[in-house]
Amino acid sequence: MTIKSALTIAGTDPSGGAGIQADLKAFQEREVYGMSVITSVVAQNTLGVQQVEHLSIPFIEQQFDAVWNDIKPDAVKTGMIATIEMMELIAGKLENTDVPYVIDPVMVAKSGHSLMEEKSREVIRNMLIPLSTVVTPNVPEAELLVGFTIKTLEDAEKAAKVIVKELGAKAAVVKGGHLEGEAKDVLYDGNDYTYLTSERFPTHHTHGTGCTFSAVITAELAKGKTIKQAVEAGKKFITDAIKYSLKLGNGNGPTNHWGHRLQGLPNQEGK
Ligand SMILES: Nc1ncnc2c1ncn2[C@@H]1O[C@H](COP(=O)(O)OP(=O)(O)OP(=O)(O)O)[C@@H](O)[C@H]1O
Ligand SMILES: Cc1ncc(CO)c(N)n1
Repeated sequence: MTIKSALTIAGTDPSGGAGIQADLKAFQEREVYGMSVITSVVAQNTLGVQQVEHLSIPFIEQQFDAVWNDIKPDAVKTGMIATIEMMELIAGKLENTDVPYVIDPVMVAKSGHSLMEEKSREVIRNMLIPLSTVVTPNVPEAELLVGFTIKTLEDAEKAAKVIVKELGAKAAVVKGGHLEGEAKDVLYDGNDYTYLTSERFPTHHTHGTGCTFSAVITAELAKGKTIKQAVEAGKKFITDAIKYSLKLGNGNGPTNHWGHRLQGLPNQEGK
């Protein structure tokens, strides 16, 4: 069996539910060898973000080169990239590669703490999205990327299309976690829409859902799956991870990365 590898470039979550830690756990569950480049170290937990420290640009570059020049990944994702300088560095590193690239355009944590400088939005739009295979914004992130309000499924479809046709991504999934009703995500791949729907679980233990979803997509692309197959696998995985989410900590608990192994057991609704 050929070993496939995936790289996450992101911030950390010492409580293990989001960021680099969530990504590595997801890669492992999908049987892809996981690697990481840390952009910012974040003091956070299920209650929120307490403090952020950015690593220097030369040190982020050293980490990137250490991985890339030794074990070149089969797919890469970026999560929290807080500053313009970090984005410019990453764009420069990825612009001449053909490695599938997933962008989770992390802007604000669930707790409301900003994880990206506001002035960086322009740079993610202009420099990173044109390089990407898939972009996975939630509704507030998609609104900031496209500049209009998203309230309905039609708005989400329009936003996904703008991210592809105008901003230059190969595909975009606008996640419906923040909308009402079923948890319905919309994938646009330049030709067709695909809808990914699950029931909405009545839980507040959803810390790190976006990170885990995009990490699974990255792992599947590393294995050579199509964009549609990868996004469908991501949806299936995150649905089980939320269904069996973990009542850990004093705030919004993390998703359960082994949820897919608990099929058929009662979930933890109503916690
Ligand atoms: N309560 C829920 N029940 C079922 N699926 C959900 C629920 N909340 C979110 N999802 C799904 O989880 C995935 C991640 O979406 P979400 O909008 O929560 O991401 P996010 O806001 O980027 O997450 P985070 O910023 O915490 O990492 C999507 O597929 C979404 O439909
Ligand atoms: C490091 C990091 N990335 C992303 C998120 C979004 O959930 C978070 N809370 N922390």
